[in-house]
This record gives sequence, structure tokens and C-alpha cells, in this order.
Amino acid sequence: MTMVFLNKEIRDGDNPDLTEERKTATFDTNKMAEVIYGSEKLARRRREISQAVSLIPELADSKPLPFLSRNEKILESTRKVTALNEHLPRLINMNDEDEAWHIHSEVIGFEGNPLALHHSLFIPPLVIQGSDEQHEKWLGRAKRREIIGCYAQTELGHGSNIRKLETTATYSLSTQEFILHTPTINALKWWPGALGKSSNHAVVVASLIIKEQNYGPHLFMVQIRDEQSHEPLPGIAVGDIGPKMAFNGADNGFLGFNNFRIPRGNLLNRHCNVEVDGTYVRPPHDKMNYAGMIRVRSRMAAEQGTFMAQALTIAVRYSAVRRQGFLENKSQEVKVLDYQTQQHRLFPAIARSYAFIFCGFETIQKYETLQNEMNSGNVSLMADLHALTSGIKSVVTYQTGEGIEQARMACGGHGYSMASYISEIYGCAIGGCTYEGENMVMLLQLARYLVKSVELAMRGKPGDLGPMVAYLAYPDIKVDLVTGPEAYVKMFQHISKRQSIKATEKFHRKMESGVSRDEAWNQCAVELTRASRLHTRLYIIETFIRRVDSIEDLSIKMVLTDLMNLHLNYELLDVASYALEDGFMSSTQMGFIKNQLYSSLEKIRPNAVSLVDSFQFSDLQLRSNLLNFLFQVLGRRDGHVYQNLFEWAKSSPLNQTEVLPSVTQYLKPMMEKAKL
Ligand SMILES: CCCCCCCC(=O)SCCNC(=O)CCNC(=O)[C@H](O)C(C)(C)COP(=O)(O)OP(=O)(O)OC[C@H]1O[C@@H](n2cnc3c(N)ncnc32)[C@H](O)[C@@H]1OP(=O)(O)O
Ligand SMILES: Cc1cc2nc3c(=O)[nH]c(=O)nc-3n(C[C@H](O)[C@H](O)[C@H](O)COP(=O)(O)OP(=O)(O)OC[C@H]3O[C@@H](n4cnc5c(N)ncnc54)[C@H](O)[C@@H]3O)c2cc1C
Repeated sequence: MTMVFLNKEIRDGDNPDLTEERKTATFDTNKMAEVIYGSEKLARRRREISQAVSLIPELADSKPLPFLSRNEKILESTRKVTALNEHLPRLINMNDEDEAWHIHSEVIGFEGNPLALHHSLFIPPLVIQGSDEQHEKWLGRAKRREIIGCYAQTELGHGSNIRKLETTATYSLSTQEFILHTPTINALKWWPGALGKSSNHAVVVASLIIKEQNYGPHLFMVQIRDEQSHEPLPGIAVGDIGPKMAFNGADNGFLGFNNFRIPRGNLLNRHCNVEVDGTYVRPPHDKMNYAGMIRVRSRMAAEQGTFMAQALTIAVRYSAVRRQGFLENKSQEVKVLDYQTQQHRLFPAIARSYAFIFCGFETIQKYETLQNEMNSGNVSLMADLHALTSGIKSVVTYQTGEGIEQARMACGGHGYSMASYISEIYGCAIGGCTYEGENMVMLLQLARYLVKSVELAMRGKPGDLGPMVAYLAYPDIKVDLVTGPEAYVKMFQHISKRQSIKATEKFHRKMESGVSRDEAWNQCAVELTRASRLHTRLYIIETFIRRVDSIEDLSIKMVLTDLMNLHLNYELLDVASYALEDGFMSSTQMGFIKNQLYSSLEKIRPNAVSLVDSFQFSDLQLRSNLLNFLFQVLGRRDGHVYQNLFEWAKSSPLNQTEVLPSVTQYLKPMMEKAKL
């Protein structure tokens, strides 16, 4: 008998070690999934979608992805995404972004696909920056997938410094067109996903030139390939940039223009415009054209939390079936999950996954508020959200990379095999440290905001500080950590405030010593990025506490409180040196934090498997597909790891023949020669 997604996901025939873990859980994984995904409906819809997908064989991988060449990977991801396209209207609510994200992640996995950017980076800027008329012209076609698009901003020579993008869009008064041009090799667009071979349209970011004046980066809708032949249009050079650390089922590309003309109406002009006579109509905010990037960054906390959760699901389940070494009982080896070091490796990362997902919810809601305000012409929230999302994207991507790498090491040798799927998740997740703004660059954006806020506080204007930075003006009152989470928040506020002030003061001292503003900034940059990280980590902690406070179900609240306490102690321990430095934290308090941390690990141990089960990733999503025995393997929810690893190895193309050409052509002659 198989009982799918019952409370503790107990199924007959599962590895008894995993079943034992599930039986010890103190909570219902379905209820936890509701908390993770925000509602009963969404959690249930995810299960229904997973179930429906598992019944459609053409949506399964036709071969283990690591055994495919790049061309085969692209063919396979395209096959799956187009097959999925046919089923989508029946399987999901087409207007629900969460359902769409979930089903794509089920079917495609982490390899990428030629339509991934179409939905996340082509349609959104069109919606945000396009006028009603432009929506009429392109949006319906894009949504129906009559056309495929991408977002082409980064160039070979410039990614971080958008103001210096070299691709130009020069307005021609005589023809009322924009002339797109790539003046140098460095100006080639480079990196955009799905540009290389798949897209026939692109939202292109180019510097707008009118009567020789440069108005900075603007967004243009550009058709790059013929809709019938799919050949590049005359005046366009486009291609794939080659294999990458991950995303090899997608065709990141390059793009160059040779005086390529587009109509005036192709400037996305909801917020700005170029009139027929060349008059430039300014947007309500200088950085309005960057709004799409805030949107993507606001989604990254939840996204990265989910990436890390997938790697942890694999590692925790595996750690519960992997037995190695002894504790007290010498007659049976222990589950490696029982080692304190293994728990210390994995459990704080589980806590971070939950923290990032909860933080992600708040950030997405904040973005939605911003979007509504922008639509009615109010841009006052932009600066705050830009600062916040710059910090969040940087901290969560970095820590997710750390967490996934720990998950890999926690699986020992098998973690290093592509059968674990962890390397693919890792490659994809750490891309986030770079895309949507390189992490250091974005931390420095947040630092600008923090420095300004400290300056306000120093000028005695704490009332002018926004709610997220109000703590910069709080007095220093020592805290007793025994009293609970609020004391941890206060300790973190002190640490973060002190670092922001120290960095600002250093910056001021540099300038007072005669160093230019930019040079002074650079000489303080490490301290400034530290301030940004601390501020962001404080924000993540606060969102975690808010979420746990809001939970009514007692059994869920209890286990999440354990997880939150682990998070608080782990995070504080990690930054304790800042508070020890000025005596705000005593060495006794430091000892208390460590003890609390170890006790949290023990409390979480019996719930560890169910905490990762609660993410409810299907085996297909973890590339441990039940439909086909050959696929990976370590994260299987049934825990039958070893026989599947053996099947995986047998399916390696190298094992399809006993004697390889490498042996007949080289090794054998070498050995024969040696005998002479
Ligand atoms: C599945 C895989 C998907 C992968 C998808 C990946 C897609 C991509 O990567 S697309 C490309 C993304 N590219 C980037 O993110 C580039 C990062 N760079 C940038 O965003 C900008 O160059 C940036 C923000 C660093 C600097 O911009 P710049 O115009 O030079 O502004 P700068 O001079 O630093 O700041 C001026 C002011 O603008 C503000 N500002 C900058 N950006 C914004 C914004 N988005 N909103 C509001 N204010 C902003 C600054 O805070 C600053 O304010 P203040 O003067 O008050 O301190
Ligand atoms: C997987 C992936 C997908 C992508 N998809 C797209 C896409 O769809 N569309 C698109 O347009 N682009 C895309 N990109 C490009 C991406 O947005 C850029 O690579 C990113 O913005 C970083 O810019 P860069 O490559 O110029 O890095 P650089 O800025 O050259 O970074 C190199 C180093 O310089 C440092 N640095 C740079 N400037 C500063 C500064 N001011 N202060 C301190 N340090 C600095 C950085 O911290 C970093 O250490 C993608 C990239 C990846 C990896």
C-alpha cells in the first residue's frame, strides 16, 4: 500500500531507517507545507500538480541529464518545455505565477530551458515598462508563446556598471526610428539566457542618444530573428556563448547590432518617452528603468531558500540511511545524521532555508506594493526596496552556496557524484551571486543607503529614518539573551548599528583627510559591505521571528521555534566578534549562545527528516524520478539509495561497451610496447 503525502509520509516498502525518522516527527508535514508555501491552497495545489505531472510520461526526463551532451540537453529541455506547454492549461491556473514556477521546476529541473527567461525576464519588463498600446501589440503574443523573448542588458565589457553600457539607440529625427548599434566587441550583449539560439525577440537595454545627448540606459523591444525562418535579421549577429558551470540546458547568448533600425514605438514608454520631434519625456524616478531588476531581486530570497532546501532534502534523507561508524552501541553502525558534526553541518542550513523563504514572502509582498504604487505614479518606495533587495539578494545567494556545499560534503563521496544532483543545484544557485547584480556591487548599493541613514541619525534627525533603519538611532542598552528572541534582535541591532556607524565614520575621516569621495568610499568598501551584510541578516532574523509569531498551530509553532532558536544562536555566534569587541557581549553570554545552539541541534534531530519532507519536493523535482529506475538517487523519498546508485552507474554510456576505444587505441599499444 502506498499513502502519498499523508501526515508523516509513511509508505510501505520505504527504507526502514527513513520510516523510523518519519514516525518520530512531532508535527504534520502537510501543515508545515502550508506554512512554507503560505497557504493551504498553494501547498495542496503543489501536491496536486506534482501528482498530475508524475502521471504524464512525456514530462519525465528521457535520460539522466549528466549523461547528455550540451546539444542533447538543449533538445531535451526544449522537448520537455514544449510538451509541458500543451498540458499547462489543464494542469495549472495560468495566471498563478507560483503554480507556473512550481511546475517548471518539476519538469525542467535546474538545467534551464529556452523559455525560462521568457517568463521571468522578458514578459515582466514588458508589463512594467510597456504602455497599454505596447501591451496590446506584444503582451498577448508573448503570453501565448507566439514569440519567444529574453532580456539583453549585460555586455561583454559591462555588466555591473549599467550607466556605461556601450550599445547605443540613436534617435533619427528624419525617419523617427532608433538605430541600434554595437560600436565595439566589448559592446556585444553577452550572457542573456535563451538569446543564443532560441529567442526571436529581446528586450534590449541600450543607451538612448537624442541629438548627441546620452540619456542613459533604456529598454527597447527588438525583433532579432525572422518569425518564419528563425534566421537572424539582417544587421544582427547572434549566437551561443558556450558551456557554463550550470544552466547548460539553456542557450545564454551574444548579440550585436549593425545600425539596426527599429520604430520609435519600440522604446518601452510607460514611464518615459521620446516624442516625434526628439523631445525626451523624463520618468518619475531617475532609476525607473531599473525597476525590473528590483522585481527579480525581490524574488530571490524565496527562490534561493528553495534551492538550498532541495540540496538539504537530498542530504538529510541520505544522512538518515547512511550508516557509518559507532557511538555507544558497537553492534550496529549509526546513522551519520546522529553525529553532532553532521547536524551542525545541516541543521543551521535547514533553518536558513526556512528563514529565506519566510523573508522572501515579505519581500515579494513589498515589491507588489511598490508595483501598485508605481502604477499610480508614486515612486517614493523605490529607494527603500532597492536597498533592501540589494542586500537580501547578496546575503541569501552567498549563504545558499555555503549551505549547498555543506550538503554536498555531508553526503561524502556520493555527494560528489552527479547522481546526487547537488552539483547541478549548486551551479545554478551560485549563479545568483553574480546575476541580477554582482554581490559586492549590490552590498555597496545598500551601504550607500546605510551611510545616508547614519548621517541622518548623526545630524539628530532620527525621526527621518525609515522603519528598517530606525534602530540606527536606538540607545545602547545591554541585553539578557535568556529573555528570548527580542534580546537577540537587540543584540543584532547593536552589532549592525555599530558596524554601520564605524564604517561611516571611517568614510568621513578619509574624506576629511583630503581623499576624494570615491576614493574614500573604495578605501572603506570592505567595512561598508560588512555593515550591509549585518543589516540584512538582522532583517532576515526579524522576518523569521514575525512568521513564527503569526503561527497558530501549536505543534508547528513548537518545531519552528526550535528552528528559529537554532537560527538565532547560529547567526549570533557567527558575528559575535563584533559584539565582543566593544564588550557589549560578555564571554559568559558567548558560552550561553553555544550551549543553546547545541541544545537546538538535539531538539531538531527527531524532526530533521520531516522538516525537509515538508518542502514536499517530488522525486522528479530532485531528479530521483520514480517513473524510471535509472535516475538519481540520493534524495529519493523511499531512501533506497544503494541499488539505485548501482543502476545509475550501469546506465553510464561508458558501460555500454566492455572495451573502450581509449584502451584499444592508446593503453593497449602502450602496454604492448612496454613488453618489448
Ligand atoms: C534562472 C536564472 C535567471 C538569471 C537571470 C539573470 C538576469 C540578469 O542578470 S539581468 C542583468 C542584471 N544586471 C544587474 O543587476 C546590473 C547591476 N547594476 C545595477 O543595477 C546598477 O548599475 C547599479 C544599481 C549598481 C548602479 O546604478 P547607477 O545608475 O550607476 O546608480 P548609482 O550612481 O550607483 O546610484 C545612484 C542612485 O540611484 C539609486 N538606485 C540605483 N538603482 C536603483 C533602483 N533599482 N531603484 C531605486 N534607486 C536606485 C542608488 O541607490 C543611488 O541613490 P543615492 O544617490 O540616493 O545613494
Ligand atoms: C547564469 C547567468 C545568467 C545571466 N543572465 C543574464 C540575462 O538574462 N540578461 C543579462 O542581461 N545578463 C545576464 N547575466 C549577466 C549578469 O547580470 C552579470 O554578469 C552581472 O550583472 C555581473 O556583471 P559583470 O559580469 O560585469 O561582473 P563585473 O562587474 O565585471 O564583476 C567582476 C568583479 O568586479 C567587482 N566589481 C565590479 N564593479 C565594482 C564596484 N563598483 N565596486 C566594487 N567591486 C566591483 C565585482 O565585485 C566582481 O568581483 C547572467 C549572468 C549569469 C552568470
